[in-house]
Amino acid sequence: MTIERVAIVGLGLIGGSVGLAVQQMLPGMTTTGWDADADVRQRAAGRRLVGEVCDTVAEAVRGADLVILCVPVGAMGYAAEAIAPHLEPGTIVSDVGSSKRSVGDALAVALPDAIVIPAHPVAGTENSGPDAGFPELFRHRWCIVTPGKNTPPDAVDALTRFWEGLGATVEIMDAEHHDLVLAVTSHIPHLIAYTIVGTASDLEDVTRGEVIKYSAGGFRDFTRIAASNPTMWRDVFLSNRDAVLEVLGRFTEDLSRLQRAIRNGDGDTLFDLFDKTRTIRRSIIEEGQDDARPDFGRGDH
Ligand SMILES: NC(=O)c1ccc[n+]([C@@H]2O[C@H](COP(=O)([O-])OP(=O)(O)OC[C@H]3O[C@@H](n4cnc5c(N)ncnc54)[C@H](O)[C@@H]3O)[C@@H](O)[C@H]2O)c1
Ligand SMILES: O=C(O)C(=O)C[C@]1(C(=O)O)C=C[C@@H](O)C=C1
Repeated sequence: MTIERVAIVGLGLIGGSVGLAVQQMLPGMTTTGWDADADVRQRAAGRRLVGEVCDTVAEAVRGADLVILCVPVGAMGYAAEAIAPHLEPGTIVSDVGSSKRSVGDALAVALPDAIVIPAHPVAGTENSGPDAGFPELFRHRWCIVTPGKNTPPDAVDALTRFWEGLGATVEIMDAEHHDLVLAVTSHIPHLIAYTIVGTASDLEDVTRGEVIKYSAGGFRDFTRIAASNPTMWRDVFLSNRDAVLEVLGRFTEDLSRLQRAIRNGDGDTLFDLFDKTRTIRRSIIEEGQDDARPDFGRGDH
């Protein structure tokens, strides 16, 4: 199975980055694209995010071997319904959504005749929109692919080669496992960042601007994450509800334990945890796995 024509639906950070990366790294492929927002289409054409920005979704996906849906998770089902009547038989339809089980279900319902292979490039920034994308985004990053049990292996191979061509390392995973892992490594950290920045902002009345003025190091890092796209993250939490609630339950129990230790002056509990987490961080760096990038610290980046 060979992919020669790629259609991208949704031309924001991730769709735009895919378009730029394909044009730069897989120049034999043609790229078309469409976005529901006319201003985004205009800007995408100006930045040449894809070879051709089309006026309709039908034009964009006509004749495509691979369609990638790069819209917020909550819009995946609508985007899939919009492309369904215009696909050739045997077209691979994939996506880049940050949660996988609910997206996979929505795509399977809307696209019974397509080869649906959900995927998630674990790469991004706090920025969004058609000006945010760049072609190197996926280099030395993981792309997790979550095919169903009956997905044709040659289609999975073709999608794997596609993401490898953009510089990513592909990992095949069950969708439910993906959602639990990403709840721990991405979704809950974002929730914590949104919470602490919100709490600090509420405390501004008490501290009269000092929280922002003296914010350095730790808090500044939280504000970058908390500047992430509100639509995207609203949809992530609603779509990955079960896994997020499960991990959040564990997290709040652990937080309560620390709260109790502070109240009781129990320094040993605090020290033991901080010592353990420091060891974890050091072992990550020693393995050359800083930033969770495959091959990070060992290759050309
Ligand atoms: N931002 C990240 O860090 C990141 C990383 C990996 C995966 N993702 C996933 O990628 C997807 C896109 O995120 P993004 O950061 O590129 O968002 P973005 O806001 O930059 O772009 C999304 C685009 O989709 C368009 N859109 C919305 N509904 C549409 C529809 N029904 N049909 C066509 N276009 C539609 C919007 O107009 C917008 O231009 C999300 O599912 C997100 O979970 C994001
Ligand atoms: O680096 C960032 O800004 C990100 O938040 C990227 C990040 C992540 O949590 O790692 C965010 C959401 C995605 O689905 C994948 C990647």
